[in-house]
Parts: sequence; structure tokens; C-alpha cells
Amino acid sequence: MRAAEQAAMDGGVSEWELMQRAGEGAAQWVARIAAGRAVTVLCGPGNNGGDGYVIAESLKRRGVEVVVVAPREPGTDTAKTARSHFQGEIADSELPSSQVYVDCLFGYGLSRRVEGVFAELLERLAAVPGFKIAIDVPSSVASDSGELLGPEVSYDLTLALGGWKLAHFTMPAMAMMGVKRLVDIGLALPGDAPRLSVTPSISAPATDAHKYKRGLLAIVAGEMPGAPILAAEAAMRAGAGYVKLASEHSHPDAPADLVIVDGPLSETMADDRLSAILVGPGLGRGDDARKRLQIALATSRPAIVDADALHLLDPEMLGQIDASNIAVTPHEGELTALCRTFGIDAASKLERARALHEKTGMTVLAKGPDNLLVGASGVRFFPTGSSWLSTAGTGDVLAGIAASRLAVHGDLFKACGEAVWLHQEAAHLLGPAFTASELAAVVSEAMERFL
Ligand SMILES: NC(=O)C1=CN([C@@H]2O[C@H](COP(=O)(O)OP(=O)(O)OC[C@H]3O[C@@H](n4cnc5c(N)ncnc54)[C@H](OP(=O)(O)O)[C@@H]3O)[C@@H](O)[C@H]2O)[C@@H](O)CC1
Ligand SMILES: [K+]
Repeated sequence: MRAAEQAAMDGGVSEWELMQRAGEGAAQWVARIAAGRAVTVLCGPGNNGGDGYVIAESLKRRGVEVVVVAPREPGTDTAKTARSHFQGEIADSELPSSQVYVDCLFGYGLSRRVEGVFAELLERLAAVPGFKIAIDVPSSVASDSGELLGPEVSYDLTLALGGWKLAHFTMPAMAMMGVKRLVDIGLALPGDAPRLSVTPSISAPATDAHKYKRGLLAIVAGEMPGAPILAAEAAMRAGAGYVKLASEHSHPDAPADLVIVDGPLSETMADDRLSAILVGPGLGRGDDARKRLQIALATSRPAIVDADALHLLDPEMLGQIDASNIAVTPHEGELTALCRTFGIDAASKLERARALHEKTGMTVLAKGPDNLLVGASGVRFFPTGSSWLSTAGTGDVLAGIAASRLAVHGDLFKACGEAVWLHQEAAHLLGPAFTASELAAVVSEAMERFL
């Protein structure tokens, strides 16, 4: 953001002009939401506070009753200019009772824990009823990491100025933000900046399609039979023409349309019609599991590696194969384990996922409420999905979808992105408290949204 703002200023747009665009753009939202009700604007000492004075003055011009609370005088030149244009009432620390609150204490300049008078104000804001709007980011979150540096306030709306910050799609910050909207202030973001994933577009099979052309996916099963079946149920509904389960177990409950191959894994993997592989769900972590993983990866087919397999991957194993053919789909704990194995010592989820991609060449889908994809096409965040996905087995479903999409087109980055969207849409269709097999069962219905 700082680079984009600097580029705009180098191009002749002053910081004051940018602040006016930001403040006016935000004030339009606030005025509509206030709809005649009184508004309190909390202004901090930096340019986030400056935005607050612009918002307050704009609201006043529109006839809205507005009070500014500012515990400190503005410290930057541009915020001082904004302050000098505001003609209304300013209180120094008492939070008046109001129906709409606009929080402009700190934006991306927050550099340490919020304490003293600012922390007290945020605690009071957390406790009062009313509609709460965070300007740019909630004032107690670090915009680059999503870390919480002060009192937790639950906002109804967060207005990002000029571009999304990492915190908008990273836990724990994103959970506080309510609805998120972007206010355009005419900035051009650099091409390699992390981006929000755009809704994918999925094609129906071509007219001359047959099962192999649509993609043959092999799922490598292991010690625990349930998880790979769940992944297969999802994969069969996510586009692949043919899903095979390579397993040495009997699966009396497997669906009749799932082909189970019980011969030696190396023979199953030798099929040159294989388009993609999924390995990990239910694999186990013993010597046999390790051997099966090695055989699967030795095929050099594009692969989704998940669950148990993430605890078996190591630099030696990756050294023998082309790791750019692999996407890993770790949750928080698995990402930590991978970072330990590959000697990565980074703090935030983004830094860890990025370092893992850079060090190994693997595509990394760091899943969770704040899904994050890092790979050949850069970094993607995803809109917030259903929190009901936090149930056992949904990770196997996600892996099955990703592997199925991979079998269709062979693009790891695209397959992982599509999988997140399909998974969330399937959850959305089910509403509350579903099971993982119910989730797998509606993946084809979810696909309808993206065709
Ligand atoms: N630049 C642009 O073109 C545009 C920027 N825009 C807006 O500017 C925002 C960024 O503004 P910013 O960089 O001035 O930082 P901001 O978030 O207001 O806070 C920094 C101030 O707080 C202080 N401070 C920090 N931590 C503290 C703490 N824990 N407890 C107490 N004090 C603390 C710090 O002072 P310090 O004591 O560290 O010297 C400094 O005074 C951005 O989010 C967007 O809203 C838009 O107008 C569009 C155009
Ligand atoms: K803020």
C-alpha cells in the first residue's frame, strides 16, 4: 500500500488528495448506514485519524449529527490539514452515546500494542451497543499479519481504503471485521501483490469427451479406509472422468461407481493414462505409508499431497522428484510440521506458506478459515467461508475436490483455488451442522454456480 500510495504521489496526486478520496468514499457508506442517526468518529494521531476528520466533515455537510473523539492532536501534516478543515465538536476521550461508531484510531501505521487511553476507548467501543465501522482496518490489528495488538472489538462493517491489506483475509483479524468493502481511491497495486481469488469459471466436458480425456485420478489409500473414500466421493463429483482407489483393504461401504484396484501400487501407478494423484488421507505414518508415498510421487504425475503424507514428506524425498508437480494442502498444525521439517522459521501464516513454496517449489494451499494459496501465480486470499466447515473429514473432501480438478486440467494453482470455492459453496448449500459425507455429496450441485 505504501508503494502504491508513493507511486500515486510521484505521479502528482498529493497525500491530502488521497486522504480526501478515502474519507469521502468512506463517508458515503457511513452516511447511508447512519440514515439520519448520530455518528461518533474516533480519530487517532496518524493519517487514519486524518481520514476520520474528512469523514466527520463530510457527514456534517450532509446534515448528519457528528461528534469526533480524539485523545491526541494529529501528528502528521496531512492529518493536521484534515483536522483544520473539520469545523465541528471534538471531545478528548469520553465516548458519547451514539448509534453509529466509526473507528479511525489506527490504520496500517499501528506499530505496537495499543495501550492507555486508546485501549480504554476501544474497550468502551467493544462494550457499547451500536453499528461499528472500522476504517481501513480495526484499530487493534496489525495490517500485515492479522495479529491482534489490543482490545478485540466486533465490527459490523470494515471499509478497506485503496486496496485489501493482508489482515482482511487473515485470522484472527478477519473474524472481527463484519462485512468487508473496498473503497477505491484510484491506486494501482503492483502486479505481484497478494490478491483476492476471483470466482472461478468451470467448463462442462467437451462434446467429444470420454472418461480418460476428462481425467483419470488415482487416490492412494493406506491404513485407514474412511478418509480416502470420503475424498473419492468428493472427487467423483468434482469433474474427473474416472476415479480409482488404490487400496489393499476391502471397502464394503464404498460406492459401486468407485473403481477399487487392489494390485501392487507400483503397477497401478504405472498406468500412463493417469492424469493426477491424491495421496495422504488415511495413509498412515509408518514405513509402509512412506513407501506408498514414494511410489506415488515417483510417477511424476501432478499430485495433491494432504493429511498423513504431510508428516512423511522431507527434503530427501523431495530431492528425488520434481516438487513443482506437487500441491500440499496443510491445515495450521500440518503447516507447522512442514515448516519444522524444511527448516522454516517464519512468524505469520503468509510468511510460512511463502517460504515453504520458495524453498521447495511446491504449491501451498494453507487451509483454514483464512485459506491462503501460494504458488506459480502468486498469492491468493479467499472470501470468508462457512464456519461449519470446521468438522472432521472436510479436509479430505477438499483434497478430493482439488485432486479431481487437477485431473481435469493439470494446473495445480488453479485446481487448489477451484477446490476452495467449490468446498465453500457446498458448505453454503448445506447450511448448518453437516457431516463430511453430506458435504462430499453436494459438490456437483455446488459446481453449478461456477459453470
Ligand atoms: N499515506 C497515504 O497516502 C494514505 C493513507 N491513508 C490512511 O492512513 C493510514 C496510515 O496512516 P499512518 O501511516 O499515518 O498510520 P496510522 O495508522 O494512522 O497510525 C500511526 C500513528 O499512530 C501512532 N501509533 C502507532 N502505533 C501506536 C500505538 N500502539 N499506540 C499509540 N500510537 C501509535 C504513530 O505514531 P508513533 O508514536 O509510532 O510515531 C502514528 O502517529 C491508512 O491506514 C489509511 O487509513 C488514507 O488516507 C489514504 C492515503
Ligand atoms: K481503523
